Amino acid sequence: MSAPTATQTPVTVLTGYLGAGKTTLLNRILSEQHGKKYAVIVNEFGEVGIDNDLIVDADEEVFEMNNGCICCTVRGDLIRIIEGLMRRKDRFEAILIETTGLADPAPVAQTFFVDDEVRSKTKLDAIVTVVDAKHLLGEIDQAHEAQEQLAFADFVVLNKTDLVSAEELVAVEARIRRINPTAMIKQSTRCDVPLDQVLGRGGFDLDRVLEIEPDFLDGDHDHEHDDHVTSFSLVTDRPLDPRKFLPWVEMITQRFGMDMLRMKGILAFDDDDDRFVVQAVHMLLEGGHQRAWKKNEPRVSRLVFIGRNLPKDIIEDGFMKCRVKPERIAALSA
Ligand SMILES: Nc1nc2c(ncn2[C@@H]2O[C@H](COP(=O)(O)OP(=O)(O)OP(=O)(O)O)[C@@H](O)[C@H]2O)c(=O)[nH]1
Repeated sequence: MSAPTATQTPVTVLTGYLGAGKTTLLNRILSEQHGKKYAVIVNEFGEVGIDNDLIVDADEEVFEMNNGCICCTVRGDLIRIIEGLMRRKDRFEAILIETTGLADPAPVAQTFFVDDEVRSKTKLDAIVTVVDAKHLLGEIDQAHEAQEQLAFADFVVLNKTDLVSAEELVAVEARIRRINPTAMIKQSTRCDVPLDQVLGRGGFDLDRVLEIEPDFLDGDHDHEHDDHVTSFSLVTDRPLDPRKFLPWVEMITQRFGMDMLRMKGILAFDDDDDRFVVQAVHMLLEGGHQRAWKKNEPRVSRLVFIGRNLPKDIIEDGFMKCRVKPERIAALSA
């Protein structure tokens, strides 16, 4: 463990299973007045990018990596983005990487050690893993990625404590400790952790990682994904009727919630100048207006689903039925 040298830019990797609160933490970091400028790299699962739109409008530059999972494209895109960033490093002081909920953090961390150019210019500061206190115990045995994310954590944000009892919290914390005996664990609601404890920790401990994974530095890192988890997206440029959409989204969240690991979307409602955001983690659904549509922004509705055995045809059919009738659009534009 050592501090970055003057020429090395610190990098914090934010990880955690689907819907745990990574974007919530990222937004907190970007919104807080800490006087630091960050370059942000986000990677998401699914072909229609949503995360970038859920990140607060900060001055920070956000680089999206949507064409695959960060842990699989580690040799390619991530290295290229970081090398590109390093050529203009007068613009920021630190880098934040938000991985997908399905990423294994090991190959991401490995990039900062095995690529010479990246290694000389950056310094992995910490792997910060956000945990959903409500869903972790139900998921962890099936989700290999969630175990890896905890095993590699330097700092665990045990989030969503508002959704569980004190006893459940003790059980979740005990489970985390079984996987990772040394990481600092901080409980939180909406990731309200002291950011000075999360950032600039100088906490990434290569020796500890080599104990878990002795071949960590040996080139290609084998990792597995849960092949049963798939994603699909629904897109329409016809406005949605909120009186149809809202009951429908509640219905599918209840009906398919067990298998629905994550759903998120940005919607254009008929006769509404504000964007509407919906998000679900299993059966817990949240929605609300976000901000006004910008002047030349296409009013397109996008929904992304990530889950096991989700019936795309049924969901797509229901979604399309929530659109306003074409006659109504013709009447509006007449
Ligand atoms: N009740 C409750 N909800 C929370 C808390 N933190 C985040 N959420 C909600 O949980 C959902 C997921 O939060 P995100 O921050 O988007 O999670 P994420 O890990 O970035 O999600 P993915 O990138 O899709 O894996 C959102 O609807 C949040 O509003 C919390 O402490 N309590």
